[in-house]
Amino acid sequence: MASPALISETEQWKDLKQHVSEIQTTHLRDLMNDVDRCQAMIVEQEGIVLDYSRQRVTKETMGKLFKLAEAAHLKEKIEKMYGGEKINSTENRSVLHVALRAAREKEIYSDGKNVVPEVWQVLDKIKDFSEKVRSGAWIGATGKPLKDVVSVGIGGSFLGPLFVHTALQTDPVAAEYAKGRQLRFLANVDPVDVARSIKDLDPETTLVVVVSKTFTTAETMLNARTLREWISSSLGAEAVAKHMVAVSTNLPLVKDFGIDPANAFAFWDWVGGRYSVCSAVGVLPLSLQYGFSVVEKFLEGARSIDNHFYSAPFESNIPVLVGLLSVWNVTFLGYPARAILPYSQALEKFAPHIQQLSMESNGKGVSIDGTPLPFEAGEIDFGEPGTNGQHSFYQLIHQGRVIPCDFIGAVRSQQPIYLKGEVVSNHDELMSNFFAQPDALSYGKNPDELLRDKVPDHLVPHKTFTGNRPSLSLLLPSLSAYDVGQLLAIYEHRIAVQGFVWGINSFDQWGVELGKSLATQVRKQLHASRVDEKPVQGFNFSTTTLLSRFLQERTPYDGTVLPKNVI
Ligand SMILES: O=P(O)(O)OC[C@H]1O[C@H](O)[C@H](O)[C@@H](O)[C@@H]1O
Repeated sequence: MASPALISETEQWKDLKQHVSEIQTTHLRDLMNDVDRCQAMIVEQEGIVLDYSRQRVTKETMGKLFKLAEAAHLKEKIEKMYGGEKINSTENRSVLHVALRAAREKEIYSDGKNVVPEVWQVLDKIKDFSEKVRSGAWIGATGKPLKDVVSVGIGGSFLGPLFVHTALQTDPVAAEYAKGRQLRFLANVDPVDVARSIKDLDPETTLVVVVSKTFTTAETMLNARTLREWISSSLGAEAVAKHMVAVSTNLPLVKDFGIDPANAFAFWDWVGGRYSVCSAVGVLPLSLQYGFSVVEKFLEGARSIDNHFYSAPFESNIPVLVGLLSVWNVTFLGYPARAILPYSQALEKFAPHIQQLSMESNGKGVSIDGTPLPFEAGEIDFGEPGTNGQHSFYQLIHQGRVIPCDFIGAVRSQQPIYLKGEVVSNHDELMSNFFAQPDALSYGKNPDELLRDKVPDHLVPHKTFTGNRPSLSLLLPSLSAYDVGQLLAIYEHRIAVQGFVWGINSFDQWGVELGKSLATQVRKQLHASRVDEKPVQGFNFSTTTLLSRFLQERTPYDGTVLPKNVI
């Protein structure tokens, strides 16, 4: 495929650039009057409705975006990903998270080898192990069943599983399976997070799952050693075998840590950390909490979107559509941020997961072959569930900066409530806002309307809403494990689409390395100063000043200290 080094050099890109000025003359208020246009911008897939009519696009814009996708060889890039080609070129790795949720009989190859049997081998092992733990067949060192799980991991080994756990905990089916059990996460190396994660837990009835792709991440390894100490100081060193298991691609290091390799759950270097929730990273802790059958539904949901993404024409392909719209918003209209606004408390941890997925994947400054990008790629993702966000940062979204919004809602609530005599049920109250906000953003309210409403002259500028603020709405049938899997896969693929079009590598993350290596120097200094009273040296003036100030507080390193409230 002979293509220019940068997508921005193509005719299709230049055409879209020119088209921006045409869009600048439109207002969503007018675009929304065109019913034909709106009809063309509502797409349905297995009960999921995507409405992108409130994006600042015309049918013509969409045509041009599809042409851009062609120029970027989007279809071929998707096929290469599914075909196991090493599209993560800076790490020489395939990108095969779709294989993690493939049907048992499917064949997906990496390095000439069908990886699906290995995937199912691990899934079967998780099913077997989680059933043993849940049924009490696997018991702790003192003979008690393990009813609580602490999953230790950070970044991709934390955020996805946390999102799914949070989404499932109020789903009636999943909640039934989770009765009497707790799943907690320990991510931050802050000792406060250790204290919180084990508060009121008893080592006798707790299973610790250490989750780390590399098994070298400083935070995770210190937290794992801390919980190993928490277990062995109370139950003896031999208890670790019954109370600690691991998920990693680095099985030799798991063994060195002292975890029986028989209790290690593998995954592979073709799974990126932030794309790993469907591997043992998420499937093990979630199966321990909810049972494998619930988690399997989540995998099936993701698989349904994998199939849709692979085969649907771009015009009705949800991940492609939302990905192209983000490219349009970020790079052509110049909106640097995106708000993720789920109208569901169950999706409370969705935005934090998307932050890593999107910003670590697409926060890049060079193209896949290393050429500096002459345009902005990636976006700043943030969000909160509605309606909480409405009482917080929506002011800025309505009258301040323009931030394209994703409104996500569900037709059915996980936990319906209706009070006799109330105007609407509680879910309908919530969803009234889901339907109202996108129109408020797109239509706005102009001075004429305000004057008709008898708003005093001096308040008119303050009460004016310019409107013309883009959003899209994603309405899911419900938030069962299956739907949650679909939602995850829509965003995973959307982010890949953006990266494919921008021509960057969405699957490496070199930008996290520099800070880590500087922390190594600081760690050495802190040790030298605390243990050998060595002065601070080798740092710039500012860092030396702060480090010296920090070291004034004497914290002797003599003897193990664990959080007070849990010993
Ligand atoms: O799973 P681990 O190897 O412990 O990595 C945990 C996380 O840390 C790294 O620094 C990366 O930024 C993340 O992509 C990764 O998910």
